Amino acid sequence: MHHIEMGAIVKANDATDGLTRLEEAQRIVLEATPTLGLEKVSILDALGRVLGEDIVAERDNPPWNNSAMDGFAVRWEDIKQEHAIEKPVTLKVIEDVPAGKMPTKSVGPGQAIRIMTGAPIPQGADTVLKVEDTEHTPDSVRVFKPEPRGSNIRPQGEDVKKGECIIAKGTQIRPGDAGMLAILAKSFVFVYQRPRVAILSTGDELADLDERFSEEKIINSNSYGIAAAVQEAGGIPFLLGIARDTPEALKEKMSHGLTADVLVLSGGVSMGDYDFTKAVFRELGAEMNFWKLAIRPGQPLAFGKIQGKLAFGLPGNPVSSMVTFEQLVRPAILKMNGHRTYGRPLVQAVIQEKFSKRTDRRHFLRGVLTREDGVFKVRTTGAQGSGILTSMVKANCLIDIPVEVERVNPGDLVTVQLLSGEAWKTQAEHTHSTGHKTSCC
Ligand SMILES: Nc1nc2c(c(=O)[nH]1)N[C@H]1C(S)=C(S)[C@@H](COP(=O)(O)OP(=O)(O)OC[C@H]3O[C@@H](n4cnc5c(N)ncnc54)[C@H](O)[C@@H]3O)O[C@H]1N2
Ligand code: MOO
Repeated sequence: MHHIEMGAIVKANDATDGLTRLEEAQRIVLEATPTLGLEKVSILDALGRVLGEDIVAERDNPPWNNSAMDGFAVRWEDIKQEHAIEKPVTLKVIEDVPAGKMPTKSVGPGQAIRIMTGAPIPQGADTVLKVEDTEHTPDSVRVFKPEPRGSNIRPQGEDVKKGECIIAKGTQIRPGDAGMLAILAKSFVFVYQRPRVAILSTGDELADLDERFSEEKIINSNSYGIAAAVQEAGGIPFLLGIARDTPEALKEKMSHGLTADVLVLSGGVSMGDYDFTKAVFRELGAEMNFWKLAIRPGQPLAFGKIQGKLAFGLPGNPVSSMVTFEQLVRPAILKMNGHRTYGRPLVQAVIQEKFSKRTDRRHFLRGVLTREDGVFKVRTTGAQGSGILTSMVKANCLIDIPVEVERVNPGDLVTVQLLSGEAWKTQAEHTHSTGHKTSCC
């Protein structure tokens, strides 16, 4: 296993002449992207959202010393016998404190209070004995096992101390945080607003799912793939349908889309006779960046701010639209909804096959990452054409092959961007569960 050997296979000159590097495009997009304001939501609605305030504890948790075991609260002085089996101590049981009740008595010399897990420790007691280490009647308890002083007591504030910042602004709320918000009696919290993202597909060849469509039409799938990706990134998608290939139709639909925070178009950004995206962006007053990006798939891409809103013109090829969304739109949505980091988790993995390319573009291969004997391994999903959407269906990661790299060989270490949070499977499990290479449907 070794890192991709750069020396032998990297060309001396930057071969991306005329092409914009993805890193530069990402910088421009993120600089133009605002973080949205705050809104107040209930605990469960906060799940997955980014916290817009520091959560400071207004009381200790636990609020009082309490028992970690079902048993007897005692004074340690009373039970520190020399030989517990031969000389067990007998204490008088003066009260029974179930969870949810406060003790009313204090434990004096020779006394014990029966106590349940979570119940407050009575005055006078400093140690709890587990019920199974005793013999007991309703009125008395015989102690056969000495315990160190303080055993089985959970001290007040061991979890949370009043005045401490417990969950910091900028945290994405997970289930543990939701539980903590409840402990701290925060029924409602401030989170960052989610951007509304208008999605528009362009092209006379397209028909929507609910239309009758003839043989020359293809189904508008990009709107759904992009809408799902928006949702996954924490945005709120709404579909504007299809704009026909005229500047007027495009302009009208785009104007409607500008009521949202972000407008994402797909198609019509390349060199075709009916590719009007660029012109209409300009007409609507966009401060425009039209890029030929140094990536594959996803070379042609328009980005601009129109009337203060972010507008992206993604390439129409289905895989290209998804990959460019991943690299440029997703980070913008994450920034808008309050995230502080915008990338997918990265893993270094050993590639299982060879791949070669020119050194003018960074490639994002759709990959399957598995874990064998503690080592991450990755292979491509197969054919990588930008119209082959099954490459996204099969993928759980994108294999990132840098611009400068001309060739990777089996055994090389590559960086992959994780698309799925699923537990890692072995190759055999993956093949079995996805049906790839087996008969499925
Ligand atoms: N002369 C050139 N032609 C092309 C170039 C180029 O540089 N010079 N670039 C190629 C590359 S790379 C890409 S990517 C595409 C991008 O083109 P457009 O953004 O203009 O996309 P369209 O031409 O409208 O469509 C391309 C392809 O994708 C299908 N498509 C489009 N929209 C959808 C949708 N909503 N759902 C499903 N499929 C969609 C469309 O039918 C085409 O097959 O341009 C190359 N050409
Ligand atoms: O950039 Mo296109 O996306 O190569 O097919």
